[in-house]
Amino acid sequence: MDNSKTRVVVGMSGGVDSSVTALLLKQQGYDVIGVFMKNWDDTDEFGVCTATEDYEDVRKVAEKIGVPYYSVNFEKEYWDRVFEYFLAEYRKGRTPNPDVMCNKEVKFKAFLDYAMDLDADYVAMGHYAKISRDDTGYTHLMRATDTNKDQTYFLSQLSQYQLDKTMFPLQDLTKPEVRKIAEEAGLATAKKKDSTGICFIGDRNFRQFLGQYLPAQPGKMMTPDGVEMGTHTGLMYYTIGQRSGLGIGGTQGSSNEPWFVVGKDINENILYVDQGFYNEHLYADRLEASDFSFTTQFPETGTYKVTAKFRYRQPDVGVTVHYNAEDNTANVVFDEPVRAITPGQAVVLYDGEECLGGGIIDHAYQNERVLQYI
Ligand SMILES: Nc1ncnc2c1ncn2[C@@H]1O[C@H](COP(=O)(O)OP(=O)(O)OP(=O)(O)O)[C@@H](O)[C@H]1O
Repeated sequence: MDNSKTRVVVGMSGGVDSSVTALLLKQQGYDVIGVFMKNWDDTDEFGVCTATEDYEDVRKVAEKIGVPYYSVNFEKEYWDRVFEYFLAEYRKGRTPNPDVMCNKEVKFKAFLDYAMDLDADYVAMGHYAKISRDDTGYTHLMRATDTNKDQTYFLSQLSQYQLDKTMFPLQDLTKPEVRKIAEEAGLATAKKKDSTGICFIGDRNFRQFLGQYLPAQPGKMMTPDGVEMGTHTGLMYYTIGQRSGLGIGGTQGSSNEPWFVVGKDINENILYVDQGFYNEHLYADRLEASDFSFTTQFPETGTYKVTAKFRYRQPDVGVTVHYNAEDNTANVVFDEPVRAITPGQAVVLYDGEECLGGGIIDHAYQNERVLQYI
Protein backbone atom coordinates (compact mmCIF):
# COMPACT_ATOMS: atom_id res chain seq x y z
CA MET A 1 0.00 0.00 0.00
CA ASP A 2 1.25 3.49 -0.84
CA ASN A 3 1.38 5.43 2.41
CA SER A 4 3.41 8.31 1.02
CA LYS A 5 0.31 10.49 0.52
CA THR A 6 -0.81 10.02 4.11
CA ARG A 7 0.61 12.69 6.36
CA VAL A 8 1.13 11.76 10.01
CA VAL A 9 2.21 14.29 12.62
CA VAL A 10 3.99 12.45 15.43
CA GLY A 11 4.08 13.84 18.97
CA MET A 12 7.79 13.50 19.73
CA SER A 13 8.64 13.99 23.41
CA GLY A 14 12.32 13.16 23.17
CA GLY A 15 11.59 9.78 24.78
CA VAL A 16 12.15 6.30 23.39
CA ASP A 17 8.48 5.48 22.78
CA SER A 18 7.74 8.40 20.49
CA SER A 19 11.15 8.02 18.78
CA VAL A 20 10.24 4.46 17.77
CA THR A 21 6.73 5.62 16.80
CA ALA A 22 8.25 8.05 14.28
CA LEU A 23 10.74 5.44 13.06
CA LEU A 24 8.09 2.78 12.41
CA LEU A 25 5.84 5.18 10.50
CA LYS A 26 8.77 6.37 8.42
CA GLN A 27 9.68 2.75 7.64
CA GLN A 28 6.08 2.14 6.57
CA GLY A 29 6.44 4.94 4.04
CA TYR A 30 4.21 7.60 5.62
CA ASP A 31 4.81 11.32 5.16
CA VAL A 32 6.02 11.88 8.75
CA ILE A 33 6.49 15.18 10.57
CA GLY A 34 7.79 15.23 14.15
CA VAL A 35 6.44 17.88 16.51
CA PHE A 36 7.63 18.58 20.05
CA MET A 37 5.22 20.34 22.42
CA LYS A 38 6.48 22.67 25.09
CA ASN A 39 3.73 22.70 27.70
CA TRP A 40 5.52 23.91 30.79
CA ASP A 41 8.36 26.29 31.53
CA ASP A 42 10.54 24.24 33.85
CA THR A 43 13.68 26.33 33.73
CA ASP A 44 15.38 25.81 37.11
CA GLU A 45 17.43 28.23 39.21
CA PHE A 46 20.51 27.36 37.13
CA GLY A 47 18.73 28.19 33.87
CA VAL A 48 18.54 24.52 32.90
CA CYS A 49 15.33 23.41 31.23
CA THR A 50 14.58 19.72 30.58
CA ALA A 51 12.38 20.74 27.63
CA THR A 52 15.48 22.10 25.86
CA GLU A 53 17.29 18.80 26.46
CA ASP A 54 14.26 16.82 25.28
CA TYR A 55 13.99 18.89 22.11
CA GLU A 56 17.66 18.23 21.47
CA ASP A 57 16.85 14.50 21.59
CA VAL A 58 13.95 15.05 19.16
CA ARG A 59 16.40 16.77 16.80
CA LYS A 60 18.90 13.88 16.98
CA VAL A 61 16.24 11.23 16.36
CA ALA A 62 14.42 13.15 13.61
CA GLU A 63 17.69 13.78 11.77
CA LYS A 64 18.73 10.14 12.14
CA ILE A 65 15.51 8.78 10.67
CA GLY A 66 15.16 11.62 8.18
CA VAL A 67 11.95 13.42 9.08
CA PRO A 68 11.29 17.17 9.44
CA TYR A 69 10.64 18.36 13.00
CA TYR A 70 9.23 21.41 14.74
CA SER A 71 8.50 22.69 18.19
CA VAL A 72 5.18 24.19 19.25
CA ASN A 73 4.40 26.08 22.43
CA PHE A 74 1.21 25.13 24.29
CA GLU A 75 2.12 26.55 27.68
CA LYS A 76 -0.98 28.76 27.75
CA GLU A 77 -3.35 25.98 26.66
CA TYR A 78 -1.79 23.62 29.18
CA TRP A 79 -2.04 26.16 31.99
CA ASP A 80 -5.65 27.12 31.23
CA ARG A 81 -7.06 23.69 30.47
CA VAL A 82 -5.00 21.30 32.59
CA PHE A 83 -3.17 23.12 35.36
CA GLU A 84 -6.08 25.36 36.45
CA TYR A 85 -8.25 22.23 36.64
CA PHE A 86 -5.53 20.42 38.60
CA LEU A 87 -5.38 23.24 41.19
CA ALA A 88 -9.17 23.61 41.39
CA GLU A 89 -9.52 19.91 42.15
CA TYR A 90 -6.91 20.03 44.91
CA ARG A 91 -8.66 23.09 46.35
CA LYS A 92 -11.79 20.92 46.68
CA GLY A 93 -9.79 18.24 48.53
CA ARG A 94 -9.87 15.88 45.54
CA THR A 95 -7.03 14.05 43.79
CA PRO A 96 -7.16 14.91 40.09
CA ASN A 97 -5.63 13.03 37.20
CA PRO A 98 -3.89 15.65 35.04
CA ASP A 99 -2.83 13.06 32.43
CA VAL A 100 -6.46 12.31 31.57
CA MET A 101 -7.09 16.03 31.08
CA CYS A 102 -3.81 16.57 29.19
CA ASN A 103 -4.78 13.90 26.66
CA LYS A 104 -8.28 15.28 26.24
CA GLU A 105 -7.38 18.97 26.03
CA VAL A 106 -3.79 19.23 24.83
CA LYS A 107 -2.30 16.14 23.16
CA PHE A 108 -5.47 15.25 21.30
CA LYS A 109 -6.99 18.73 21.02
CA ALA A 110 -4.55 21.66 20.80
CA PHE A 111 -1.95 19.38 19.21
CA LEU A 112 -4.48 17.68 16.94
CA ASP A 113 -5.79 21.06 15.73
CA TYR A 114 -2.22 22.16 15.06
CA ALA A 115 -1.55 18.96 13.09
CA MET A 116 -4.71 19.46 11.02
CA ASP A 117 -3.41 22.94 10.13
CA LEU A 118 -0.31 21.17 8.80
CA ASP A 119 -2.65 19.18 6.52
CA ALA A 120 -2.17 16.00 8.52
CA ASP A 121 -4.39 12.97 8.01
CA TYR A 122 -3.51 11.60 11.44
CA VAL A 123 -1.59 12.32 14.61
CA ALA A 124 0.48 9.51 16.11
CA MET A 125 1.66 9.14 19.69
CA GLY A 126 3.86 6.68 21.55
CA HIS A 127 1.08 5.58 23.90
CA TYR A 128 0.54 1.90 24.62
CA ALA A 129 -3.04 1.45 23.42
CA LYS A 130 -4.72 0.05 20.32
CA ILE A 131 -6.88 1.63 17.68
CA SER A 132 -9.25 -0.66 15.81
CA ARG A 133 -11.38 0.59 12.90
CA ASP A 134 -14.52 -1.41 12.10
CA ASP A 135 -16.49 -1.77 8.83
CA THR A 136 -19.25 0.59 9.94
CA GLY A 137 -16.83 3.50 10.25
CA TYR A 138 -16.36 3.47 14.03
CA THR A 139 -12.94 3.65 15.64
CA HIS A 140 -12.49 1.68 18.86
CA LEU A 141 -9.99 2.20 21.67
CA MET A 142 -8.60 -1.17 22.80
CA ARG A 143 -6.16 -2.22 25.51
CA ALA A 144 -2.51 -2.51 24.43
CA THR A 145 -0.91 -5.89 23.81
CA ASP A 146 1.59 -5.04 26.57
CA THR A 147 -0.99 -5.15 29.38
CA ASN A 148 1.66 -4.05 31.81
CA LYS A 149 2.03 -0.73 29.96
CA ASP A 150 -1.58 -0.29 28.79
CA GLN A 151 -2.47 3.44 28.89
CA THR A 152 -6.16 3.31 27.94
CA TYR A 153 -7.01 4.54 31.46
CA PHE A 154 -5.49 7.92 30.56
CA LEU A 155 -7.07 7.96 27.09
CA SER A 156 -10.60 7.16 28.29
CA GLN A 157 -11.95 10.68 27.80
CA LEU A 158 -11.09 10.84 24.09
CA SER A 159 -13.99 11.30 21.68
CA GLN A 160 -14.75 9.39 18.50
CA TYR A 161 -13.44 12.33 16.43
CA GLN A 162 -10.15 12.37 18.34
CA LEU A 163 -9.67 8.60 18.07
CA ASP A 164 -10.57 8.60 14.41
CA LYS A 165 -7.64 10.92 13.73
CA THR A 166 -5.16 8.92 15.83
CA MET A 167 -2.59 6.18 15.30
CA PHE A 168 -0.76 4.28 18.05
CA PRO A 169 1.99 2.43 16.15
CA LEU A 170 3.36 0.77 19.34
CA GLN A 171 0.04 -0.98 19.90
CA ASP A 172 1.30 -4.53 19.39
CA LEU A 173 4.76 -4.08 20.91
CA THR A 174 6.08 -4.55 24.40
CA LYS A 175 8.36 -2.00 26.02
CA PRO A 176 11.45 -4.27 25.78
CA GLU A 177 10.73 -4.72 22.07
CA VAL A 178 10.48 -0.94 21.62
CA ARG A 179 13.85 -0.42 23.32
CA LYS A 180 15.39 -3.12 21.15
CA ILE A 181 14.10 -1.48 17.95
CA ALA A 182 15.53 1.87 19.11
CA GLU A 183 18.88 0.29 19.88
CA GLU A 184 19.12 -1.55 16.57
CA ALA A 185 18.28 1.67 14.72
CA GLY A 186 20.92 3.55 16.72
CA LEU A 187 18.47 6.12 18.08
CA ALA A 188 19.93 8.51 20.65
CA THR A 189 16.99 7.89 22.99
CA ALA A 190 17.31 4.07 23.07
CA LYS A 191 18.55 3.98 26.65
CA LYS A 192 16.82 7.13 27.97
CA LYS A 193 15.02 6.49 31.22
CA ASP A 194 11.21 6.58 31.30
CA SER A 195 9.56 9.70 32.65
CA THR A 196 7.75 9.16 35.94
CA GLY A 197 5.07 10.91 37.95
CA ILE A 198 3.09 13.97 36.94
CA CYS A 199 4.83 15.46 33.92
CA PHE A 200 5.07 19.09 35.06
CA ILE A 201 6.32 18.10 38.53
CA GLY A 202 8.89 15.57 37.30
CA ASP A 203 11.39 14.65 40.00
CA ARG A 204 10.53 17.67 42.15
CA ASN A 205 9.09 17.36 45.63
CA PHE A 206 5.30 17.20 45.27
CA ARG A 207 4.52 19.03 48.54
CA GLN A 208 6.86 21.88 47.80
CA PHE A 209 5.49 22.18 44.28
CA LEU A 210 1.85 22.25 45.31
CA GLY A 211 2.56 24.56 48.26
CA GLN A 212 3.81 27.22 45.83
CA TYR A 213 0.36 27.46 44.29
CA LEU A 214 -2.02 26.57 47.12
CA PRO A 215 -1.40 27.79 50.66
CA ALA A 216 -1.35 24.82 53.05
CA GLN A 217 -3.87 25.00 55.87
CA PRO A 218 -2.95 22.79 58.82
CA GLY A 219 -5.85 21.28 60.76
CA LYS A 220 -7.01 18.48 63.01
CA MET A 221 -6.34 14.80 62.42
CA MET A 222 -8.99 12.50 63.92
CA THR A 223 -10.22 8.93 63.86
CA PRO A 224 -13.74 8.36 62.48
CA ASP A 225 -14.77 7.70 66.12
CA GLY A 226 -13.77 11.25 67.03
CA VAL A 227 -10.43 10.64 68.78
CA GLU A 228 -7.98 13.48 68.10
CA MET A 229 -4.67 12.20 66.75
CA GLY A 230 -2.75 15.43 66.23
CA THR A 231 -2.51 17.81 63.29
CA HIS A 232 -2.17 17.49 59.54
CA THR A 233 -0.19 19.87 57.34
CA GLY A 234 -2.92 20.56 54.73
CA LEU A 235 -5.65 18.29 53.34
CA MET A 236 -4.38 18.59 49.77
CA TYR A 237 -1.24 16.66 50.68
CA TYR A 238 -3.18 13.50 51.51
CA THR A 239 -4.93 10.97 49.32
CA ILE A 240 -7.50 8.41 50.40
CA GLY A 241 -5.83 5.10 51.27
CA GLN A 242 -2.38 6.65 51.61
CA ARG A 243 -0.14 5.34 54.34
CA SER A 244 2.98 7.39 54.71
CA GLY A 245 3.52 10.84 56.14
CA LEU A 246 0.96 10.77 58.92
CA GLY A 247 3.56 11.16 61.62
CA ILE A 248 1.75 8.85 64.01
CA GLY A 249 3.52 5.83 65.48
CA GLY A 250 2.00 2.38 65.36
CA THR A 251 1.58 2.23 69.12
CA GLN A 252 -1.47 4.45 69.58
CA GLY A 253 -4.83 2.76 70.06
CA SER A 254 -5.19 -0.95 70.53
CA SER A 255 -2.96 -2.39 67.80
CA ASN A 256 0.38 -1.82 66.12
CA GLU A 257 -1.13 -1.67 62.67
CA PRO A 258 -0.06 1.26 60.46
CA TRP A 259 -2.32 4.29 59.96
CA PHE A 260 -4.03 5.26 56.72
CA VAL A 261 -5.97 8.25 55.44
CA VAL A 262 -9.62 7.19 55.36
CA GLY A 263 -11.39 10.52 54.80
CA LYS A 264 -11.27 14.29 54.55
CA ASP A 265 -13.78 16.87 55.72
CA ILE A 266 -13.04 19.82 53.48
CA ASN A 267 -15.49 22.18 55.26
CA GLU A 268 -14.12 21.50 58.73
CA ASN A 269 -10.53 20.95 57.49
CA ILE A 270 -10.28 17.58 59.26
CA LEU A 271 -8.20 14.63 58.09
CA TYR A 272 -9.63 11.26 59.12
CA VAL A 273 -7.18 8.46 59.80
CA ASP A 274 -7.55 4.89 60.99
CA GLN A 275 -5.51 1.74 61.41
CA GLY A 276 -4.99 -1.16 59.03
CA PHE A 277 -4.59 -1.50 55.28
CA TYR A 278 -7.90 -3.37 55.16
CA ASN A 279 -9.67 -0.81 57.34
CA GLU A 280 -13.45 -0.95 56.84
CA HIS A 281 -13.69 2.82 56.22
CA LEU A 282 -11.66 2.37 53.04
CA TYR A 283 -14.04 -0.05 51.33
CA ALA A 284 -16.86 1.18 49.11
CA ASP A 285 -19.63 -0.77 47.38
CA ARG A 286 -20.60 1.93 44.87
CA LEU A 287 -19.65 5.37 43.58
CA GLU A 288 -21.18 8.33 41.83
CA ALA A 289 -19.38 9.94 38.93
CA SER A 290 -19.99 12.76 36.47
CA ASP A 291 -18.50 14.33 33.32
CA PHE A 292 -18.53 11.10 31.34
CA SER A 293 -17.04 10.84 27.91
CA PHE A 294 -17.45 7.83 25.64
CA THR A 295 -15.06 6.65 22.96
CA THR A 296 -17.62 5.56 20.36
CA GLN A 297 -21.14 6.71 21.23
CA PHE A 298 -22.79 8.11 24.33
CA PRO A 299 -25.21 5.44 25.62
CA GLU A 300 -28.86 5.99 26.43
CA THR A 301 -30.06 6.23 30.01
CA GLY A 302 -30.01 2.66 31.30
CA THR A 303 -28.24 -0.11 33.17
CA TYR A 304 -25.07 -1.67 31.77
CA LYS A 305 -22.96 -4.59 32.99
CA VAL A 306 -19.27 -3.91 32.28
CA THR A 307 -15.91 -3.89 34.08
CA ALA A 308 -14.17 -0.83 35.52
CA LYS A 309 -10.87 0.53 36.76
CA PHE A 310 -10.78 3.22 39.43
CA ARG A 311 -7.10 3.99 39.13
CA TYR A 312 -4.25 3.18 36.77
CA ARG A 313 -2.66 -0.28 37.15
CA GLN A 314 -5.51 -1.92 39.00
CA PRO A 315 -7.23 -5.09 37.87
CA ASP A 316 -10.75 -4.54 36.51
CA VAL A 317 -13.73 -5.10 38.78
CA GLY A 318 -17.16 -6.18 37.53
CA VAL A 319 -19.68 -3.33 37.87
CA THR A 320 -23.27 -2.40 37.07
CA VAL A 321 -23.50 1.11 35.67
CA HIS A 322 -26.75 3.04 36.02
CA TYR A 323 -26.15 5.80 33.50
CA ASN A 324 -28.23 8.97 33.33
CA ALA A 325 -27.88 10.57 29.89
CA GLU A 326 -29.73 13.73 30.97
CA ASP A 327 -27.01 15.03 33.26
CA ASN A 328 -24.22 12.68 32.08
CA THR A 329 -23.73 11.07 35.49
CA ALA A 330 -23.68 7.48 36.67
CA ASN A 331 -24.13 5.39 39.75
CA VAL A 332 -21.58 2.57 39.52
CA VAL A 333 -22.27 -0.47 41.73
CA PHE A 334 -19.37 -2.90 42.35
CA ASP A 335 -19.57 -6.70 42.27
CA GLU A 336 -17.17 -6.74 45.23
CA PRO A 337 -16.04 -4.02 47.70
CA VAL A 338 -13.23 -1.79 46.37
CA ARG A 339 -10.52 -0.15 48.47
CA ALA A 340 -9.66 3.55 48.45
CA ILE A 341 -12.01 4.96 45.82
CA THR A 342 -10.66 8.49 45.35
CA PRO A 343 -12.75 11.52 44.30
CA GLY A 344 -11.16 13.32 41.35
CA GLN A 345 -9.74 10.14 39.81
CA ALA A 346 -11.29 8.63 36.68
CA VAL A 347 -13.62 5.65 36.68
CA VAL A 348 -12.91 3.93 33.37
CA LEU A 349 -15.28 1.40 31.80
CA TYR A 350 -14.31 -1.62 29.69
CA ASP A 351 -16.15 -4.22 27.66
CA GLY A 352 -13.56 -6.99 27.38
CA GLU A 353 -10.59 -5.45 25.59
CA GLU A 354 -12.42 -2.28 24.58
CA CYS A 355 -12.18 0.93 26.60
CA LEU A 356 -15.69 2.41 26.48
CA GLY A 357 -14.93 5.71 28.17
CA GLY A 358 -15.03 7.09 31.66
CA GLY A 359 -16.13 9.73 34.12
CA ILE A 360 -14.72 11.52 37.13
CA ILE A 361 -15.42 10.10 40.59
CA ASP A 362 -17.41 12.39 42.93
CA HIS A 363 -18.39 10.24 45.91
CA ALA A 364 -17.97 6.72 47.23
CA TYR A 365 -20.52 4.92 49.40
CA GLN A 366 -20.59 1.99 51.81
CA ASN A 367 -24.04 0.68 52.76
CA GLU A 368 -25.46 4.05 51.65
CA ARG A 369 -23.11 5.91 54.01
CA VAL A 370 -21.02 8.51 52.18
CA LEU A 371 -17.35 7.67 52.61
CA GLN A 372 -14.61 10.26 52.77
CA TYR A 373 -16.84 13.23 53.69
CA ILE A 374 -15.49 15.30 50.81
N1 LIG B 1 6.41 17.18 24.98
C1 LIG B 1 5.83 16.36 24.09
N2 LIG B 1 5.81 16.70 22.78
C2 LIG B 1 5.23 15.91 21.85
N3 LIG B 1 4.63 14.75 22.15
C3 LIG B 1 4.61 14.36 23.45
C4 LIG B 1 5.21 15.14 24.48
N4 LIG B 1 5.04 14.49 25.65
C5 LIG B 1 4.38 13.36 25.36
N5 LIG B 1 4.12 13.27 24.03
C6 LIG B 1 3.44 12.17 23.31
O1 LIG B 1 2.59 11.44 24.21
C7 LIG B 1 3.04 10.08 24.30
C8 LIG B 1 2.81 9.53 25.68
O2 LIG B 1 3.39 10.39 26.62
P1 LIG B 1 3.97 9.86 27.99
O3 LIG B 1 4.23 11.04 28.82
O4 LIG B 1 3.12 8.76 28.48
O5 LIG B 1 5.38 9.38 27.48
P2 LIG B 1 6.19 8.07 27.47
O6 LIG B 1 5.34 6.83 27.51
O7 LIG B 1 7.27 8.23 28.46
O8 LIG B 1 6.71 8.20 25.97
P3 LIG B 1 8.09 8.72 25.45
O9 LIG B 1 9.06 7.58 25.72
O10 LIG B 1 7.87 8.95 24.01
O11 LIG B 1 8.41 9.97 26.22
C9 LIG B 1 4.52 10.14 23.88
O12 LIG B 1 4.98 8.90 23.44
C10 LIG B 1 4.46 11.18 22.79
O13 LIG B 1 3.99 10.65 21.56
